[in-house]
Amino acid sequence: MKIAIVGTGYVGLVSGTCFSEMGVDVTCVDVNKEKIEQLQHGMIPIYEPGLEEMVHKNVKAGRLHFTTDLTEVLDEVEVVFSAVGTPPDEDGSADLKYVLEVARTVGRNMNKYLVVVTKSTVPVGTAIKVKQAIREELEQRGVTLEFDVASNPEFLKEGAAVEDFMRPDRVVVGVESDRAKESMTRLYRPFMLTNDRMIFTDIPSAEMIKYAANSMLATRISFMNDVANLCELVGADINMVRKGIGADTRIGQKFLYAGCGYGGSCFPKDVKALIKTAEQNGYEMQVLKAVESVNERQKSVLFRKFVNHFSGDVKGKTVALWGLAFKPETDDMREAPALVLIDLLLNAGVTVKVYDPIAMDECHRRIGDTVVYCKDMYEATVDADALMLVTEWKEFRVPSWSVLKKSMNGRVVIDGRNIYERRELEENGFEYYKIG
Ligand SMILES: NC(=O)C1=CN([C@@H]2O[C@H](COP(=O)(O)OP(=O)(O)OC[C@H]3O[C@@H](n4cnc5c(N)ncnc54)[C@H](O)[C@@H]3O)[C@@H](O)[C@H]2O)C=CC1
Ligand SMILES: O=C(O)[C@H]1O[C@H](OP(=O)(O)OP(=O)(O)OC[C@H]2O[C@@H](n3ccc(=O)[nH]c3=O)[C@H](O)[C@@H]2O)[C@H](O)[C@@H](O)[C@@H]1O
Repeated sequence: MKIAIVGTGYVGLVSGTCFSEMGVDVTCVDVNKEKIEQLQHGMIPIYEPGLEEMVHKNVKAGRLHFTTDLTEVLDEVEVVFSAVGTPPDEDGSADLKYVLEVARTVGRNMNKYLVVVTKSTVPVGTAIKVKQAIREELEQRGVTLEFDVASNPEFLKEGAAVEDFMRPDRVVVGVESDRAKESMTRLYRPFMLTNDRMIFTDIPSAEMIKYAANSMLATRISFMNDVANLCELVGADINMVRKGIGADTRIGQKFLYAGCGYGGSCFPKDVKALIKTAEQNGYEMQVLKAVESVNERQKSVLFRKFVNHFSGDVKGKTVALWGLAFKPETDDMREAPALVLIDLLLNAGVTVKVYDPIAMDECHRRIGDTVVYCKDMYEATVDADALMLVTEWKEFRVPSWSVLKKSMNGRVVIDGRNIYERRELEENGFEYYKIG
C-alpha cells in the first residue's frame, strides 16, 4: 500500500515513519524545503525518543521518502493524509488555510480515486470544506473523479509519540463510504493485531472527538490545580488527594497531576478553538472558559510563591530555573509555563539562570540573551537565592542537596511539579514550596 502524508511536522513525521515501519510505502511531503532537505540527508528536525533510528531504518529499506512536491506521488498513492498545522487564528478559532491549501493541491492534480484524510486537529465541518475545495478544483479542470474524505484525528503525545502511535489506545476514523473504510482498515490493521481498537464514526463526530478528548484532559488538569490551591489553604496534600481519588476506577490515575499549568501546542489551542466553535454556534462552553482561566493563573503560581517568600522584596535576586520545555522529553516550548515565569521574574528585576537538557537552543531562539544559559543543572544554581523546578526531567529528580547547599546563596526550593519530598528537603536545611 502506498500513501502520502502532507505536513512533516511532529504528527506527519511520526505517523509517516510508523506506517512505514509497518511495511507501508510512505512519502512525506512538506512545503518547507529546508526541512525536507534535512530529512533527505538523515537529519531529524524534531527531538522525539526513538524516532531517528526508525526514520533511518525505513529510509534505508526504501519505504520512507521525502519530497516538497505532492504532485509527484498523487498518481501512485491510495490515501493522502493532511497533517499540516492548524494554528489558532487571532480570535482563537483554528486557522484552516494550510488544510484547504492541501485540499486544493490535491483537487488540481489528482487523476484517480483517492481517500483524502485529515489528520490535523480541525473543527467540526472541516471535512465538508475539504470536499468542497477538491470539488471546485476538479470542476475548474472540467474533470469528474471519485474521491472520499475522512477524518482520522491523532492522539499521540510529544515525548512518547512513537510509542503512542505504534500502540494506540484507539484509532478514530470518521468515514462516509465503505470504500474509504476499507482502505483505512487495511492501513491500520498491523497496529491492531493484539487488540482491535478501531472506532469508526461519522465525520463530524470524529472531528469532535479530538477536541473533546483534549478538552477533557485539560479540564482534569485545571480541576486538579484548583483543588491543589484549595489544599494549601485548608491544610490538605494534593498528592494524597490525587491518589485517593485516582484509585476510583471511574476517575483513574492519569492526568491528575497538579503543577504550574499545562502548555504545549495543543491543549491551549484546542481548548480555545472549542470555545470558539461553541460561540459560533450560539453556545457558551462555561466549563472550558474556567479551565482556561485557571490555567492562566496557574502559570504564575511559582512566581507568587517566590514573591511571598521574600515578602515582595525580590528585585536584584537570582533564580535558578530547571526545565524550559512544556514537558519532559521534548524541546518544544510552545505555550510553555516557563516562558510566563521568566517574563514575570525579569519584569520584577530578578536574574534568571536556566538549564534544560534539550530545550536551551529553542529558548534562546525565543527570548535571546535575556536569561543566563548554564551548561548543567548545578551551574544554574550558583549564587541563586531560590531554585524553581518547572519541567520534571528525570535528571532533576534526585539532585545532590549537598552540592546545592554549597552552590546556592539561598535555601529556597519551589517545586512546580511536586517531584521532591518535603522531609528530605527540610532535613537538608531547605525551605520547600510545592503545588498544593
Ligand atoms: N504536535 C502534536 O503533538 C500533535 C498535533 N496534532 C495536530 O496535528 C496537526 C499538525 O501538528 P504538528 O505536527 O505539531 O504541526 P507542525 O507545525 O509541527 O508541522 C506542520 C507542517 O506542515 C507543513 N505545511 C504547511 N502547509 C503545507 C502545505 N500546503 N503542504 C505541505 N506542508 C505544509 C509545515 O511546513 C510544517 O512543517 C495540528 O493540527 C495539531 O493540532 C495532533 C496530535 C498531536
Ligand atoms: O493534540 C495533541 O497535540 C496532543 O495533546 C496532548 O499531548 P501533548 O501536548 O504532547 O502533551 P501532554 O503530555 O498531554 O501534556 C500537556 C501539558 O499538560 C501538562 N500536564 C499533563 C498531565 C498532568 O497530569 N498534569 C499536567 O500539568 C504537561 O506538563 C504539559 O504541559 C495530548 O495528551 C495528546 O493525546 C494529544 O494528541
